[in-house]
Amino acid sequence: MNILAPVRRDRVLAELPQCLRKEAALHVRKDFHPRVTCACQEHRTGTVGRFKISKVIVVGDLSVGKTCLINRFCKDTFDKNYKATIGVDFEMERFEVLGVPFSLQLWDTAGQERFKCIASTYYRGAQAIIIVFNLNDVASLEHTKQWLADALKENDPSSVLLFLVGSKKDLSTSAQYALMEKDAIKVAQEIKTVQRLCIPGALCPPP
Ligand SMILES: Nc1nc2c(ncn2[C@@H]2O[C@H](COP(=O)(O)OP(=O)(O)OP(=O)(O)O)[C@@H](O)[C@H]2O)c(=O)[nH]1
Repeated sequence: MNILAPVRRDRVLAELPQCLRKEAALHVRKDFHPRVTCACQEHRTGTVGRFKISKVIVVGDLSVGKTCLINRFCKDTFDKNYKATIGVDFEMERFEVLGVPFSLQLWDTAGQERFKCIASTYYRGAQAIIIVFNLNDVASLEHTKQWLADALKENDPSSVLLFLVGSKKDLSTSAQYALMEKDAIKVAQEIKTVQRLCIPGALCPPP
């Protein structure tokens, strides 16, 4: 017998959550795609691709806060002690979207160079890529382009959803934050352009 706990209240979605800042958002859709709405209403979600389960990969430099981000989202916890992710880690989060059960697979990948090889074998088949950088470390923002290029080698750039996320805002002053945000918006715009062109290698040409 398979007894699952009820889906958490904040995981029941009847509408798309709105972005915090439009100019910083890579995706500004206001509502579900009409095909999704229609398929949910008619209980035929098998016809809208892999609607019942989606894979998200979280990539970025070491210690930028990928694990903390996932733990906050899934368990609402925060650990100030750093434990490097070895290879990959995995969380599953259950939702209900327009009345239909939906699961999000969250893949937490290692930022350390020596584990990159293992982690990258889990990049394939993602519906969303979250690239994380540290708001207090400009190099980590610069490196997001390489992380994205690597993740896009294993995925279809024309259909995967991309999110650029800055972490550790609590450690920056408002002046530092304002500067970093400007740079991050530029990178986000660059990412958008590259995705529109659908050229996986365009962000980081080979050396
Ligand atoms: N102050 C503060 N510390 C944070 C924040 N996010 C993460 N940290 C700290 O930064 C360190 C690294 O966080 P992790 O989430 O383990 O980083 P990671 O990107 O998963 O690291 P790797 O597994 O090595 O790739 C830990 O000591 C965290 O407590 C944040 O928003 N604010």
